[in-house]
Amino acid sequence: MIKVAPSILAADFSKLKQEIETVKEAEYLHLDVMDGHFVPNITIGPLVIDSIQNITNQMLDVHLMIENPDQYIPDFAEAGADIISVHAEACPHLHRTVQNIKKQGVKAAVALNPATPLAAIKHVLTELDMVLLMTVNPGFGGQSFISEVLPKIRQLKEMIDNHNLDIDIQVDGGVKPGTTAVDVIEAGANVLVAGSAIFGADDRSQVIAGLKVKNKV
Ligand SMILES: O=C(CO)[C@H](O)[C@H](O)COP(=O)(O)O
Ligand SMILES: [Fe+2]
Repeated sequence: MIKVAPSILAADFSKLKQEIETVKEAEYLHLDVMDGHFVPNITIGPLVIDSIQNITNQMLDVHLMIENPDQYIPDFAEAGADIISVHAEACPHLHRTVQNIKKQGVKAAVALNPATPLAAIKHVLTELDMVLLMTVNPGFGGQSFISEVLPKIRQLKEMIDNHNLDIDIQVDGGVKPGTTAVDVIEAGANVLVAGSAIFGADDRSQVIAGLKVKNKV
């Protein structure tokens, strides 16, 4: 089953509650946390996520693009995160960080930048609920999909299937219905993040449904 995770990065923050209501049929809500260090942009923190947890029943999928995530994992768990993704590039002791997430009773995921090989997560794969493969360099919404990541999605799907593991493959960045969404699904992804494609459209429900369609337009 394909799951959709609208990224609120592309929403109108002056009316965030109404914006979130327009995407309530999506399985997840994707929350991009940026610190101005790991990535050049600064976005939201636990305070905003805590407010969001009061207005939706969706799974809160928190994508941490921050340095030293261990320091903040308990805060994000308390704020209502259901899934926490940390970047392998920001975690010198990745196995320990994954355990820290799980200790909070939260699903654990590791994100990889387009240039980071799957070797970076091989030693923690059996511990993970999800792997997030970035198809743009993290930091901004609305960037172009990097199609060179497609073989990495295929390779990860193969690794997961070969070991009989139950791990979601999430893809984030430049995912659009009828084009890149079809490519990532074909490669093996089953959780699709989309920001500008969803919040840039008038009919968000149509885009959410369209992201799950396996034919090109
Ligand atoms: O993590 C992210 C950026 O670092 C966002 O989730 C991503 O960019 C989604 O936006 P879009 O669908 O517009 O590319
Ligand atoms: Fe993201």
